[in-house]
Amino acid sequence: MTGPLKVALLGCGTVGSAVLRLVDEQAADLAARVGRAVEVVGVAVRRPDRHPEVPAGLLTTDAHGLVTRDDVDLVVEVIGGIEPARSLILAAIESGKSVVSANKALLAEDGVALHAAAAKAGVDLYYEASVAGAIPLLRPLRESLAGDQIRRVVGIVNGTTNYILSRMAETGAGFSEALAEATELGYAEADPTADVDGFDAAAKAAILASLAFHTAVTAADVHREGISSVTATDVARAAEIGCTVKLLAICERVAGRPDEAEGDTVAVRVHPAMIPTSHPLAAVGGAFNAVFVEAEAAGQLMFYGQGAGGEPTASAVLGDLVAVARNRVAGAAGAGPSAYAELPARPIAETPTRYHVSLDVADVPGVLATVATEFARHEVSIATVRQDGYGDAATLVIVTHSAPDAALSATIAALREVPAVRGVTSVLRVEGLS
Ligand SMILES: NC(=O)c1ccc[n+]([C@@H]2O[C@H](COP(=O)([O-])OP(=O)(O)OC[C@H]3O[C@@H](n4cnc5c(N)ncnc54)[C@H](O)[C@@H]3O)[C@@H](O)[C@H]2O)c1
Ligand SMILES: N[C@@H](CCO)C(=O)O
Ligand code: NA
Repeated sequence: MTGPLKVALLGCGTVGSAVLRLVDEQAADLAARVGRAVEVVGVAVRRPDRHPEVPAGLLTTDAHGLVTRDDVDLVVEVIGGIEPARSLILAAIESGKSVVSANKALLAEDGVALHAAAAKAGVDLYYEASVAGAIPLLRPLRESLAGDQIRRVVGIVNGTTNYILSRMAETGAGFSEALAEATELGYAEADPTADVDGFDAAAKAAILASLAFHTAVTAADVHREGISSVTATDVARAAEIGCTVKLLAICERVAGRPDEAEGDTVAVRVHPAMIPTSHPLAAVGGAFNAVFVEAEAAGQLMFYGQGAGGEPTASAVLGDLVAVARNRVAGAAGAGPSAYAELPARPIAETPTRYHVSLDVADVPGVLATVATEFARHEVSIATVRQDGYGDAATLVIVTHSAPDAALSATIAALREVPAVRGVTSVLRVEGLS
């Protein structure tokens, strides 16, 4: 065995501090698995006085100087955000270092340029921790399923929102109340925008879709809706039809119609949806993540586990670190992801979805026919209708068949104008119903 492979660690927060500790604790095993020792030789932080746990000789505020040091072989970026992470990763790649990152925001925004830089420099860029934390998901998509055709990837990829929705279902609480509890318990960050408004899940969806469909998909291609408008009524209505509400990331390959020139497209969306309680994703509670993959030959696969937290995320970072270190020992970089398919992004308006709609209506003759006419006028087929009458009012609960999302939203807008419809009390998309 020759000398150790030298690692620069960028950022020493929740994930970085766990990486540093695990590399130290598992030094002997890592050396045996890689074929050379792996040693952290520098840790870039903003405030060295805040890191008494890190040997002082390792700390530096000069991240750029650290990643371009001649003796550094591998760089782990766990700072997060776009800049300076992007410039640091590019500087590392251009000076011949392989990079491991947990940064979903950056990979979803600029993955193409980063991969191109890595390919040009002949180095690795791995980022298993960026999606669904500890759960092995990107490597299975990139390697194990490389011979199959993936049709669909559907998952719960944000723990914070899953915790909030789980609490709403368990306690009947509204969104604000459940968010306050999640913040108090440390699940939600002080600024929960990235989680609650779906930005975090959309970045992860873009990364998953890129790998699943061999196509460059960025966060801007993802239709994104968060959970702040999910109400206690939505959650109660879901329960009444045997469903639960989850924030889903859905990546689909939509077949082009044979009668049209259009070929296959990729539809990627993040939004709350009702799913049947019998669906495997319905059982994913609290801050856990789970992802369903449907492939032509493999059929259905499910990946489940801890999608966040220092140690679980560090496990994925260390897995990547071992992979890039092994490649370094072998003197070769691994193959990067391919984007040869170049499938166009399908707008949400043209993506087939199904809706659940609850309406308060006047219980007068003909109201059901009037409501049904609006669906028919927009070419939306109704799957089920339930009417509960009380006094001169009634509730209509409608679940549609699948139709272009624009037709469904136009139907809802039209229903709001129907005099007999006193209120549209709940509208959510539905997934996973047979
Ligand atoms: N925490 C999780 O559960 C989790 C899960 C999956 C992925 N991630 C990703 O891992 C990355 C890190 O997340 P985290 O939770 O550890 O964040 P964190 O905020 O706890 O840590 C980031 C650290 O980077 C430091 N930093 C910021 N700018 C810096 C700079 N210019 N130079 C050096 N250090 C700098 C900060 O001071 C902080 O200590 C992010 O990309 C995040 O999306 C986190
Ligand atoms: N904020 C993210 C962390 C993991 O990426 C979540 O709640 O899932
Ligand atoms: Na992962």
